[in-house]
Amino acid sequence: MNIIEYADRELAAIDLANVIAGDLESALFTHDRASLAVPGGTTPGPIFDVLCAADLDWSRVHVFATDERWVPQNDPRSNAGLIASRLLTGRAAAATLLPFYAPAQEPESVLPEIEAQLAPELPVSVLLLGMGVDMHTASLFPGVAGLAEALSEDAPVLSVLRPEGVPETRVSLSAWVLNGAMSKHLVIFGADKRAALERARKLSPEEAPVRAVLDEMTIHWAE
Ligand SMILES: O=C1O[C@H](COP(=O)(O)O)[C@@H](O)[C@H](O)[C@H]1O
Repeated sequence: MNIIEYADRELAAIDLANVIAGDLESALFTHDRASLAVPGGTTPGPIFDVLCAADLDWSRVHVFATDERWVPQNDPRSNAGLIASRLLTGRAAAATLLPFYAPAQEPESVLPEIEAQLAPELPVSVLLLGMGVDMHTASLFPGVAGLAEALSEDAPVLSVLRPEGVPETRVSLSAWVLNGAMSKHLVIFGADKRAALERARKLSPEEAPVRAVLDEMTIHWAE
């Protein structure tokens, strides 16, 4: 596990956006198109603000969330909504967004269709993950029902999880999909997340799901 420490969050966002742009450029050099999976939540917005201006052939980039809250894209909690407004703008407006949400009460009925759209995008060319202080990554939450399957090699591409105390059903790329990415980055800001990551390294993936995806991961951290 390679940890890069930045002087502050602004520098981290600039640097990390440049690293991701470089990884995408390399992927596009050898392939017709590249896939980029990015987190939602509060952390990635400033990274998206820089990345969207990268001078890339964005028309060959397909973007999707690492995980989604089961809400329509115009809901403020939608990860796809965040990606559409903060990343697919400027030069990156030419990229294609593959949303996980479809209008259905619960995801199970439409999941096969969404997975079929994702299949040609795998392995993920460039992965950016976030992490919560509870050591969840994507929507793989500690102790959630269905976690063991989502962590297993036999899991479907997308796992459905219903964490307690979280307002909506989650859909998440399963651990093997995250792990199989060609280039893997995890961004964490704050001393509490850094301590949580150190704790996670000594725990099992069931206790600390982020532990399941740390192989060949570059961690980007700022206070
Ligand atoms: O629920 C989620 O949380 C994590 C971490 O979010 P943050 O607000 O602490 O940055 C995020 O990586 C994930 O994609 C999101 O759905």
